[in-house]
Amino acid sequence: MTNQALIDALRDADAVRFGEFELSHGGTSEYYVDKYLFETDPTCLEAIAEAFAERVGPDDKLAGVALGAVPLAAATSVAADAPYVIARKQRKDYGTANLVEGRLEDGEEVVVLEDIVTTGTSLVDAIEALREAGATVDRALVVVDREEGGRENVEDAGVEMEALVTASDLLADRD
Ligand SMILES: O=P(O)(O)OC[C@H]1O[C@H](OP(=O)(O)OP(=O)(O)O)[C@H](O)[C@@H]1O
Ligand SMILES: O=C(O)c1cc(=O)[nH]c(=O)[nH]1
Repeated sequence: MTNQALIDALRDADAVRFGEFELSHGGTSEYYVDKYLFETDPTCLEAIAEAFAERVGPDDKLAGVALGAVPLAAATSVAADAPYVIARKQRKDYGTANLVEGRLEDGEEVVVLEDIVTTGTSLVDAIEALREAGATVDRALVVVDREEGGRENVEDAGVEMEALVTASDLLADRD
């Protein structure tokens, strides 16, 4: 699927909303990409998984940032035949109390998958959690870069970020 086809799929899933929305790490926005609309849509899920799978190697381990990127990591895991872990936002205070769920070996190369990047805070927190759990993290793949400074924050954390779609792409030529 081309970049334009993915943009069309996100729009067809009604994932691009206009109005006034509060954002996760402060501030408001006149638009919002409802990730749960595209992550529960099989056409979008398949397109994203294929695009991510083309960008990972056979020996990469994947990580999905909870909650939104977990279905993306699961679908990409199947498409790429690569295992994945889940980076939680918070530990549970029972059971294993892990911040990173799944099998992770010390020093293992992990490619982090994220749905939306605004400030990059959620992605950077996940990168730190993965590193604390022993992973080596140099790369992140994201669906939408809202181009609000997130990329710079992720790069400051020493991680190269590749986005399938930017906000400029997504909002261009809108009806
Ligand atoms: O780049 P940032 O400023 O961190 O914002 C983007 C984050 O916000 C959204 O998650 P949300 O906080 O809504 O959490 P959820 O995945 O648990 O629903 C989105 O999925 C990113 O993880
Ligand atoms: O920054 C956010 O919280 C955010 C922006 C957006 O477009 N979509 C989303 O799910 N979260």
